Amino acid sequence: MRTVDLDRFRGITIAMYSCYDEQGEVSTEAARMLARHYANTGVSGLYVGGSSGEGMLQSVEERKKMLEAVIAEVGRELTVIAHIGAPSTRDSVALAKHAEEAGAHAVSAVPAIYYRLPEASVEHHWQSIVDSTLLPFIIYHIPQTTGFHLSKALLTRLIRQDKIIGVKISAESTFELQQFKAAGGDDILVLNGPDEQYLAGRSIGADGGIGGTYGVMPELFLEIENCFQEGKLEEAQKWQFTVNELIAELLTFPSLYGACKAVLKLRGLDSGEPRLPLLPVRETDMERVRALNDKILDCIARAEASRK
Ligand SMILES: CC(=O)N[C@@H]([C@@H](O)[C@H](O)[C@H](O)CO)[C@@H](O)CC(=O)C(=O)O
Repeated sequence: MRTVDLDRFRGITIAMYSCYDEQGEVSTEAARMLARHYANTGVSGLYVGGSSGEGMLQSVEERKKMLEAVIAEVGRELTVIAHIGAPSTRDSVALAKHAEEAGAHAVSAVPAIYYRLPEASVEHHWQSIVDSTLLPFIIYHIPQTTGFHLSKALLTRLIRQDKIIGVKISAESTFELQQFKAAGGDDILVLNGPDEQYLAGRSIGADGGIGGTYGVMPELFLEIENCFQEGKLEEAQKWQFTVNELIAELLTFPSLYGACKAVLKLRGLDSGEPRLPLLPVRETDMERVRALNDKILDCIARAEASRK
């Protein structure tokens, strides 16, 4: 039995985009504004500094600044998970300690990236992070970007520790998700990563989800979750299909985060452009972004109307 309350990590957690000013510097004002907007949508939490949050493209100081702004704005209302994974164990540990001081509710990390590491290195890396704070730790499994494949044996070993409460699985195999859940049962959290498979993930054992496209349509993911909880599986599937059409369109732009940020900007939520090498939306694509934003807003309005 865990001493950590797992319930606060269930539900819909937005993998939040980082916020920059016109010069491309981290903007704490914009970060607070966006975090406030999300707090008003009814989501459970925010995942700061992950893939959507461009943590890997920022300095340690910038990552600290972004996290502090989010916690200052919504740390009492939402669950804030700090992604503190960095290429080196040293930076990851420094960020984890900072996250604890800043008031994050948990830390999470990918394996150390760039070098092709044996399992023993990754285990040591994660263990060093876990030992550096009292915070719960969520493994971030995203083999398509890190090249590291988390084995069931390593997961099983790690989750024996009280502080290691679960895994965020961005791998696309729902079988793997189910196998991880089977390894840990009710005692761990398995959080769905691929937004296109939110319902599939939930149906096969995920306890909730953390996703990047939630940031432009949290209301639709909340609707899928509500329908799922109410046992209205056909409705849930209908909303998942709707969401998937929107994701498919978002993925046609030079960068997903550039497209998401451009959509938010049209709604008055300016978080700046993504950091290079992630490309912003081209001027010539803005007409398509406007049409897509209208479509998303229309779907959100329909989802809200269906609740009345
Ligand atoms: C590979 C990848 O980036 N996956 C994303 C998804 O949210 C993804 O953007 C979405 O499913 C669209 O493909 C998340 O799992 C990543 C995430 O939560 C994060 O930003 O840390």
